[in-house]
Formats: sequence, C-alpha cells, structure tokens
Amino acid sequence: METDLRLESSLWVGSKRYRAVLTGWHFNWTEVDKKNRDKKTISVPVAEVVGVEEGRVEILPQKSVEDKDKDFTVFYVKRSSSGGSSGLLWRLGRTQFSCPSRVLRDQWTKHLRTALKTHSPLRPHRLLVFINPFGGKKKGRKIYHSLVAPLFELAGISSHVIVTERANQARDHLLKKDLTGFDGVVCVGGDGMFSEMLHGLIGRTQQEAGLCENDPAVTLQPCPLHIGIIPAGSTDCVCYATVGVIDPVTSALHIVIGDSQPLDVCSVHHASTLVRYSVSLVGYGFYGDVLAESEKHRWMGPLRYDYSGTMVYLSNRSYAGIVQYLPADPLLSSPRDKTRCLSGCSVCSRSTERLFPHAADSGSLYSSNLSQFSSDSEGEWVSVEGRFRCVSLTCMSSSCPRSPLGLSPSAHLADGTGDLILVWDTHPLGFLKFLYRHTSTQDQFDLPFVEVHRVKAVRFSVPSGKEEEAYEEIVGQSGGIEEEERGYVETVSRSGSQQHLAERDTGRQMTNEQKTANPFLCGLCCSKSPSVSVWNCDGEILPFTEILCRIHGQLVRLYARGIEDGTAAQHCSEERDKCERRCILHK
Ligand SMILES: Nc1ncnc2c1ncn2[C@@H]1O[C@H](COP(=O)(O)OP(=O)(O)OP(=O)(O)O)[C@@H](O)[C@H]1O
Ligand SMILES: CCCCCCCCCCCCC/C=C/[C@@H](O)[C@H](CO)NC(=O)CCCCC
Ligand SMILES: [Ca+2]
Repeated sequence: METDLRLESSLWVGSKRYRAVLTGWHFNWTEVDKKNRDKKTISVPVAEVVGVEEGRVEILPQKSVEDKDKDFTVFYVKRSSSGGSSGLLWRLGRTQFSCPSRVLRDQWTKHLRTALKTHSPLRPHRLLVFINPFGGKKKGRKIYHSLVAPLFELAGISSHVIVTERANQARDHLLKKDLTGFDGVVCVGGDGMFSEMLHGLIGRTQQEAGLCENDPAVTLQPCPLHIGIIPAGSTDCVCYATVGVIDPVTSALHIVIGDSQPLDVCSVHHASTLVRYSVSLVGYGFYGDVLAESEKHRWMGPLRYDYSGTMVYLSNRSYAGIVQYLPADPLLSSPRDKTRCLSGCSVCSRSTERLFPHAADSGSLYSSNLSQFSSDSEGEWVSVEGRFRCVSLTCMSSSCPRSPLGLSPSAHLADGTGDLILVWDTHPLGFLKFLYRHTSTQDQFDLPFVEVHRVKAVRFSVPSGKEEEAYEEIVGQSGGIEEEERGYVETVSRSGSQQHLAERDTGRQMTNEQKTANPFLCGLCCSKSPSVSVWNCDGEILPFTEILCRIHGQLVRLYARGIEDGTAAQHCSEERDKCERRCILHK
C-alpha cells in the first residue's frame, strides 16, 4: 500500500520550488533552495489533510475557485499556539501548489485522495446535526453556518441539520427516527445537548440489541455512531475534557478528519430503574447543592455557578451517607499516580483489549458481546459511612476552564473505571483549600480529609431514618438549626468489620455557639441545614438520594482524540511560527 501511494515530484508554491513527497502516511514538501540549509520540511500527516481541490481555491470568507489547470490546493489541520492553548487550538491550513503539467496535477490529486480514504477510515460522509438555538449565548445557528458548515462542505460531508424547538427533541429523534446512512451525530450546544445525544444513542443501541438498560449488571452494547460536539453552550466541559479547548473550528476539524475517542459512561440506577447516564460528574453534597442553588439564579448566566458556589460554601453543609464501592484493579492504574490521560493513552489502549477481548478476532469492536467483567473477577465491595462535604464520581478528569486539571487529574477517558472522591466533613478553611486546589496544579487529594478511589461501581445510601427526608427539602424548603453538633466520621466499615476512626483533620466542625459567634463563616447554615443533599448528574438534578452507579467502559465514541501532549504540540507551533505560518509537525 505504502509503495502504491508514493509520489514524488517538484512543485511550486508561489515563486519557490519545493520537493514534494507523498508517502502512505505523510505529505511533505521541502524548499529546494541553497539557503534552506537545514532542509526545513513541512510535513502534514495524511490523516490531517482536510481536502484536496483542483485549482487555486479559497473557502473563507467565501468559496472561490481560480481554475488554473496545473494547480491544486491542499487544506489541512494547522496547530495554533494562540491563547496559551499549547497547539490544541486547530485552524484550517491551506497551501496552493503549481505543477509542471496537468497530468502531474491530476496524479497528485488522485494520489492524495486515495491516501485520505486509505488512512482515515472513520471520516464521516453523512452527519445528523442538532443545533440548540438557545444554548449558551444563543449563537448556535451562527456558529454552525459560518464556522462549521464550510468545513463540512470542503470535506465532502453532507449533513442533515435540525434546529431544535424543544428540550429533548434531539434525544427523542435519536431514539425513534430512522438513522440509516448516518456515520455520526453532531450537537451544537453545551453539556445539556451532549447529554441528549448520549441518552438518545445509548437508548437506541440497547433497544436494537434487545438489552434492558434498567439492569445495572447488563453489559451494554457500545454505540455504533460517533458523537461530535460543536461547543456553543454556557458549560462545555465534555468538549474541554476530550479536546482540550472550547473552540468550534477545532471541534469541526476533529469531526472532519474522523478522529475517534472512546469514552466511559456511568449508568445511574435507583430502585432497579435506570435514572440517567453520566460521563462527567455524579456529585452529592457540595456539587449537588451548587447546582440546586444555581437553578434559582439562571438569569445570571454562567456566573450563577460562582454565585451559588459562594453561597453554598458559606452555608457550610455536610451530609451523612453510606458509600459502597467496587475497587478497580489497582495494578492497572491509580488516581494518585500523577499521570495524565493523553492522546493515545496506553492505559486506555490496554483497557480496550481487556474490555473487548475478542474484537480483533471478529474484526469489529462492536461485535463483542462478552461481559466486561468476564475477564476480571468482580472483587470485594468496600463500605464507608460518615459525614461528607461531597461525594463525587467522575468517569474522566472533568477538566474545564474553571479547573484546567479537573476533578480527578489522573482519571482516564476510556479505561472502564471512574474515580470516587470522598471529602469527609472538615472545617470551612480546609474545604476551601480543597476547592481552591482545583484551580491550580496543587494536589487536591493530598489533604487528610480527602480520599480518592478508582472504582467500577458505587452505591450510595443514607443512614436509616434520613431516607424519608425527600430531596425537595433542599430544592427550596426550610430546614432549621441542626440540634446535634455535626461530628466527623463516626464509623467506617470495611468489608463488614466495624472500625472507629480518629478525626480526619485537626480542625473541627464549628459548634452551634461558634456558628452564632461567626455569622460570616456560618453563612446560610444558620437559617437552614437540610439533612440530605441532591445528586448533580452532569448538570441535571436527580430526584433520588439512594443510587447505584456502574461504569461502562468505552460505551460511546466521540469525534475527538483526547488531549495532545502539550510539549510536543508547543514545540510544533513554535517551529511553525519560525517558518512563516507553515505547519511543521514533528511526529
Ligand atoms: N429548542 C430548545 N428549547 C429549549 N431547550 C432546549 C432546546 N434545545 C435543547 N434544549 C435543552 O436546553 C438545555 C441546555 O442546552 P445546552 O447544554 O445546549 O446549553 P447551555 O447553555 O450550556 O445549558 P445550561 O443552560 O444548562 O448551561 C439542554 O438540556 C437541552 O435539553
Ligand atoms: C475558591 C475557589 C473555588 C473554585 C472551585 C472550583 C471547583 C471547580 C470544579 C469543577 C468541576 C466541574 C465538574 C463538571 C460538571 C459538569 O458535568 C456539569 C455539566 O456541565 N456542570 C455543572 O454541574 C456545573 C456546576 C459545577 C459546580 C462547580
Ligand atoms: Ca474512566
């Protein structure tokens, strides 16, 4: 294959002569000039070529073609370092070549197009696009038509566009309508729109496979269609955590070149019924309270999270709970191993083999129907009980602009596990330190009241007597000063044996007298202090307190590639800047 596709000749770019070479995987051109002593070569991976057109073509601000019959234009991914994005920001690169003859021009365009087909098998041909016209700053339609559609057209992608008229329209469409012929679905919106894609596609796939989503033990079928996210919401965490930047053009280019990033999904169940799916955060306590509070202040826009975060922090709440979890194999990875899940992550690659052991034999990832637990034993559930500031489960790092390393910086996008973060009750300044560390590179788990566990499943319940206090309590009703002083961890039971634990921190929960004496720190806690919180599931409030979560490895695939190594990308962009806007990729 390599030798069939190889082509080499002299080509002109403007007034300069280049030696151009197409090997199977790369298209390179080097200036033939004595001054170019260090032989700077511009090298574009074939997989990152967006399109090849006859003539001298421009697509922005409008498509124009100057049909010179010895010329052709190559469009490709060009990394940009602007805004400190370390090369994660992508732009459309374009170079116009002139050939000595028309025959040679036709040879180049034919070879390049064949190479594209051969080396990018997942490039979409037909996409179903849902635009939420009300997401974020309400610019979804404009973003799609001015920035994304021209790139799809250039790449020869035909798209069917639906501008939604109501919430859940996209989800219902994916659940019920004919999807024949589509390679993928794209949402133009925020995390809420992504969640609609997730629920629609997973639900549809299980229906067609005859699987019961309510059963937490069932091995769900991975979705055959890819999901593309064009960020146009007020919260675009899934995009940020899988691409590294929130930028519609970058995301459109990942879609066009058919990048593929598998993603773990957590199913959340209550009383033997599926409640929701999550990829980012299933959080009780602080994160649930912030969401519940923020719903009352939607008019503030994205600022509502800052306002609500401050209010909830000042309310100084903690909640009693029983958390049971099924640890993942500690030999595979650890949430404290200081690694990052980057593009081509070896932990995730090894997980693919573990999760789909027979995929290679059958030729398809999706034809494996063996249980994900068949190759490793279930293991022992661990149970802990006490008072928590927050209990969070995340299938991935959940990095976002607010927290660039995320809730769990070493979590993996596609390893079939989630990270369970337990923040035991502590004094207000300790909790502030924990929150603050999310915004820096300091380790938020290196605190005596914080635990993190890599898990396959989690169960949460409240100690008896508390469960009848419904979730409405926190969504807007009164509480009253708690009679008893909130203690720390009362007991911890591991594998059935009860152990009394010492206090987890030197600071203590404030007594009621201290609360009265310190009205600022005490904040809202003096007026109400509910005994149960709510669950925040990827930005949606769950109407149940007692839940069971199970991680399903690589259940969906995104048009993304994870976060590229910053240093390599940075190096690349510096080199490119030196070479006058040419993309030099050092692989
Ligand atoms: N046409 C529509 N009218 C009203 N709601 C819609 C429409 N289309 C989608 N939605 C809903 O709007 C919610 C928010 O959308 P999206 O995530 O795109 O934007 P956002 O601005 O990031 O959201 P949020 O307001 O939650 O921060 C989604 O949960 C989705 O179900
Ligand atoms: C003193 C400084 C304190 C700073 C604290 C910063 C802590 C930031 C942690 C960031 C966690 C992001 C988790 C992702 C959640 C999303 O799936 C979800 C849907 O978009 N967003 C929310 O629920 C929105 C609600 C998020 C609650 C913060
Ligand atoms: Ca994971």
